[in-house]
Amino acid sequence: MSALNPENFEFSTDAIMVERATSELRYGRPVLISEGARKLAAVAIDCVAPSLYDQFAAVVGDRHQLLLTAPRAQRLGLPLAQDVITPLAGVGFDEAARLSYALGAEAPQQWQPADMLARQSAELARLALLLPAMVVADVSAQAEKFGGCCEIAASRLKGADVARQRFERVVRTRVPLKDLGDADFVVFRGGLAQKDQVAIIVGNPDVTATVPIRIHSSCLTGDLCGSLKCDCGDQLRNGLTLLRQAGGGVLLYLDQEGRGTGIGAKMRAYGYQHLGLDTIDADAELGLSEDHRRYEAAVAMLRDLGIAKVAVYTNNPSKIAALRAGGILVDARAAVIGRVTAENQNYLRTKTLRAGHMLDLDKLVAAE
Ligand SMILES: Nc1nc2c(ncn2[C@@H]2O[C@H](COP(=O)(O)OP(=O)(O)OP(=O)(O)O)[C@@H](O)[C@H]2O)c(=O)[nH]1
Ligand SMILES: [Zn+2]
Repeated sequence: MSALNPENFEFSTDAIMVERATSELRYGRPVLISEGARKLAAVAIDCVAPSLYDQFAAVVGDRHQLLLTAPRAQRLGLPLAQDVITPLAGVGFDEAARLSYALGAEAPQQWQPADMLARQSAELARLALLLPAMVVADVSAQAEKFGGCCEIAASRLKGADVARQRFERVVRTRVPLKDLGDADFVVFRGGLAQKDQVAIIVGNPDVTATVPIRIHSSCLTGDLCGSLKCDCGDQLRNGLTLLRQAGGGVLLYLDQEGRGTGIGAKMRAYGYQHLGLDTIDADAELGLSEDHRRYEAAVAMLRDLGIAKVAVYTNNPSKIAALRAGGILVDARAAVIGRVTAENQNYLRTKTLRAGHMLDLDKLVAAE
């Protein structure tokens, strides 16, 4: 944040511009990304209305193109492991959407590596929790036609780092929990395209010593509805119990549905998993990498609570690495497990084999 200016409000910092641009994309409106005199108009296929897609194509004289990320390009069988763009002249909305994320779509005939501005448009979509498939057009010579649109210089996208780390405590209130006794719910607000997030303090941990913690990513299907497709609900409840048994600790409940891709993308991915893809390939089909989660919120919440040293309940090494990168001392790690079911066994196996989770699945299966 810039220093406070007594004369004027300052509402055009890099971080604020990124917040605006992501918000516009989520409303399905075009955003201009610029570099020098060059301007690229971009709209996310995930939420643009078909009528606006048609209007966009007409305004740019059918010179619109589709940005597909490297994972999507690979799933389509293109021989390039990088983001690509393909022309959309004469391609209607449904066909463009199909090319963007449908299973079994045919690879485009013409494509080329995407340039920096087009790649940045996908980054904006990811920040906005949208599928990173973007309809883009170079509008440097006709920017006046996009006069009312939000414009952001590509160099200002670095403001995302600041926006992601801005968290403020809203309130701390006691909630009695079944079998666990009283817990304090501490609500934090901030981040980029995120809901309020909560630190749940079980018991009375000594924050000056090593504090037992669990970092839990939200899973509406598992945490709330008892879905059998994952182990999240069990891990949430077992995690709270472990914290209680450890004499008190903190569970950070993070707004990271679908490994940070949002519930929409996760449900699309579930659809592909029903057709036989594993969790990582299903996400790649949607143009997504295997894990989009970030942990600035976790670090900010711990700092606010005065916690510098932790023992973490997790099987996921990237959570430990993220805490350490954020300056939190990780003293110890312990497993937190859920039930293995017929429905979640493949998911757990994929997490172990392809995402490096520290699970001894065969032992867990044998124990069931
Ligand atoms: N994209 C996607 N996300 C999923 C799927 N199944 C579960 N998730 C998400 O995966 C995340 C799991 O979160 P956690 O249980 O905190 O994390 P973890 O990576 O399993 O690590 P630990 O539980 O700490 O060992 C949540 O964000 C879920 O919403 C899936 O099939 N696809
Ligand atoms: Zn889950």
